[in-house]
Amino acid sequence: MEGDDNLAHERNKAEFDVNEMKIVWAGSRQAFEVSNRMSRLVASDPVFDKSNRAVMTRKELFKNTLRKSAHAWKLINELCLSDEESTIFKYFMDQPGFLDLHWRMFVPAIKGQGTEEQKQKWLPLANKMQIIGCYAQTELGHGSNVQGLETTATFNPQTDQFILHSPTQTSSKWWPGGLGKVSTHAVVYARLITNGKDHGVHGFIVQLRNLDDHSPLPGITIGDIGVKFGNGAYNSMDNGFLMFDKFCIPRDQMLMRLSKVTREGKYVPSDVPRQLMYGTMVSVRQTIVSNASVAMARAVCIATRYSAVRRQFGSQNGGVETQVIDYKTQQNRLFPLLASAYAFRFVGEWLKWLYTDVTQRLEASDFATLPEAHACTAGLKSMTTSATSDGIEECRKLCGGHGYLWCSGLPELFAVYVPACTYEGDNVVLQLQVARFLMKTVAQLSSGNAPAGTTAYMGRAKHLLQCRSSIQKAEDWLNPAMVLEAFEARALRMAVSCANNLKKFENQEQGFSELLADLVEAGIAHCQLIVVSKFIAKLERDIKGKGVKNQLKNLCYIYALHLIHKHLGDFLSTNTITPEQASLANNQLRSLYSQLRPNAVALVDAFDYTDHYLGSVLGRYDGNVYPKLFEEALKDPLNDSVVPDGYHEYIRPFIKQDLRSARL
Ligand SMILES: CCCCCCCCCCCCCCCCCC(=O)SCCNC(=O)CCNC(=O)[C@H](O)C(C)(C)COP(=O)(O)OP(=O)(O)OC[C@H]1O[C@@H](n2cnc3c(N)ncnc32)[C@H](O)[C@@H]1OP(=O)(O)O
Ligand SMILES: Cc1cc2nc3c(=O)[nH]c(=O)nc-3n(C[C@H](O)[C@H](O)[C@H](O)COP(=O)(O)OP(=O)(O)OC[C@H]3O[C@@H](n4cnc5c(N)ncnc54)[C@H](O)[C@@H]3O)c2cc1C
Repeated sequence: MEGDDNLAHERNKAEFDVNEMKIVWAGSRQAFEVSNRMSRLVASDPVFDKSNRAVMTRKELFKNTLRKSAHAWKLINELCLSDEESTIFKYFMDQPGFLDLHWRMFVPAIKGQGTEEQKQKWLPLANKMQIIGCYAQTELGHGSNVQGLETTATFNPQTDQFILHSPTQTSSKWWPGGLGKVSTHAVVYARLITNGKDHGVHGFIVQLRNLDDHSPLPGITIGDIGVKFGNGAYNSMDNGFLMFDKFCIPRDQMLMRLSKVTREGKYVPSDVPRQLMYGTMVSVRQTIVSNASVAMARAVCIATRYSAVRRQFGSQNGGVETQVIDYKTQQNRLFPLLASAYAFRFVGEWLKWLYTDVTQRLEASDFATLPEAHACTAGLKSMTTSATSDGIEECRKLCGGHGYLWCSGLPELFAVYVPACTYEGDNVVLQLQVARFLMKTVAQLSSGNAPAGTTAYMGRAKHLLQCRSSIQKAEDWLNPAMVLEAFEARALRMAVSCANNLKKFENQEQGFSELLADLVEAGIAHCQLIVVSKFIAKLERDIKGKGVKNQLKNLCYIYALHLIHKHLGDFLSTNTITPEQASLANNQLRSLYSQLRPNAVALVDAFDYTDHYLGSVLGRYDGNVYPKLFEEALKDPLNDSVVPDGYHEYIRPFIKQDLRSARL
């Protein structure tokens, strides 16, 4: 059977309405329509071709990224794309570059931390891209520890300016994307010093380059930090370094929505939580969760289609071999990833709602839900990006040898994606923020304050600490209340166990340090509970389309039950479930795999990815893998000549003179 026949056959087997599922995936009919239109707009434009990224030099790749960005900006203006459309358009360009940092961090930092006057001055320039900005926070010596940053901004009352200075080599800004070669401006984080007093880290708008010839302004040393992981991949981004040598900026370029410095140099601290300064990071972490679902879906789409095309073993009487997707081992590795893509999609939707809600509350000076918003964005960013990085690599292995080819799309996707575990906060550091939040919540349980939001389940501690799961047969694992209770009991018991162990230390901080590894596990258990509970909540909504809800149910329980299998140690050691109940969960999981099997290809079609966006020979919509693998191979520059460069110098001398005319 040819690849295209394989996939056509698979599509015919689907038991649900794929078009309706596309709308569920996109979030709404309107969102689907925008995403569909933008992805095709990008795919049809030759400027956005991605096929030769692996063989470009760094300079070619960088220049081509500039070209794509300029072209995208031109189209966005010519076609009068809305903010929503242009964001999605840039996403489908699939090209890391300075635009990401300008729109995702520089503009939001000014919006979130600037005064009205600052917004009026800077946003029109930034919105028209008459200035290009980046987010310069991390330094060579400090990234995770934001309070440990060393760059100083010392107020000089004589000139009404701040003097920005990098006192040590480790204080050099190091990593900001878009900084190395493109940005004209940056939001720079530095220690504010007035009247000899250090007031901690604050944000400043700083011009870096001359707007006429792009040269760095006097007092500024700037450059690119060098080649990063993977061919092509994130090397299109000019992550940069930056040093200040007593560089002066006007006082009104300190972002002063929160705290202020007066003309006399008096520091007026913020009357709202200082953590609002971290708002840009919270906003980006929230979008990273939605991006995790997209990246996971992309890898899973490639691996699923290829697994349906690829055949190995099992031929009877010279007939066709078995599609590798029919092996239970393949299903056991692939289907939980497919379920994770959907799970992250729905938790991403919910997190967007939470973020919008907290933003509205903050505007009304209600800070009550800020700790939860921080814990959820940090924890879910950490949990979903770690799972997605691992998932992309698993998808590569699921595609066997061909998955290792660049044209499978998976190596580049992995190389571009994997720093998501580090940027916007190292995943372990972020999970420890969740753990801190959980420890505080547990400590307050006895005070009578009922926990709210995602920790509301902790209010039922009495029950959850003692209950025994009532699962008796495999089908009980499809009961939402029973599944939720298992996840809640496990999460609570792990958090309470950490809290009890902490009490054994006289010094809480020392205890926290000793228990870091357990605390991270407790944070992950809490985040997994959030994802499972939001998926279950999604099922309770009105979902249209023949068979769509049924597919989502299968995916939801595959997601939950595979987590139980993967973290069985937690569930057993906390006595949440018994070994027998674990075994029933496995039986149910196998049955769900069988139910999902005929729908697998249609479920990845529902992502509505173009071949351009997938960038994968193995994941092509038509399944025409083998001829296209050949085509790709023949395009490689090494195949430009039959005899390679270097033959005469380095290969021919190996071969003995008297053998050269022989044919052995
Ligand atoms: C194939 C091609 C594909 C192409 C695709 C193209 C797409 C490409 C996509 C790429 C685009 C993405 C670009 C991303 C760029 C990355 C940019 C960065 O990394 S930028 C750099 C990112 N850098 C990082 O992320 C640095 C990570 N580090 C940090 O965020 C902080 O240092 C910290 C949180 C770890 C500690 O902070 P510290 O101040 O020491 O705090 P303490 O621990 O002492 O806790 C004190 C209190 O504060 C509370 N609180 C804390 N945070 C928040 C918050 N946000 N809010 C509210 N509250 C918060 C905390 O709960 C506690 O409360 P309580 O208990 O007192 O009640
Ligand atoms: C591709 C990419 C793009 C980036 N873009 C930007 C940008 O645009 N702007 C910007 O300002 N920054 C940017 N960064 C920097 C990024 O935000 C930091 O690298 C990140 O916050 C991690 O900090 P770090 O490098 O200091 O890691 P470190 O903190 O040095 O981490 C090293 C190790 O120590 C562990 N560790 C650290 N602290 C603790 C702790 N308290 N407890 C337990 N373990 C700990 C970590 O888990 C990790 O394993 C980017 C980074 C990358 C890779």
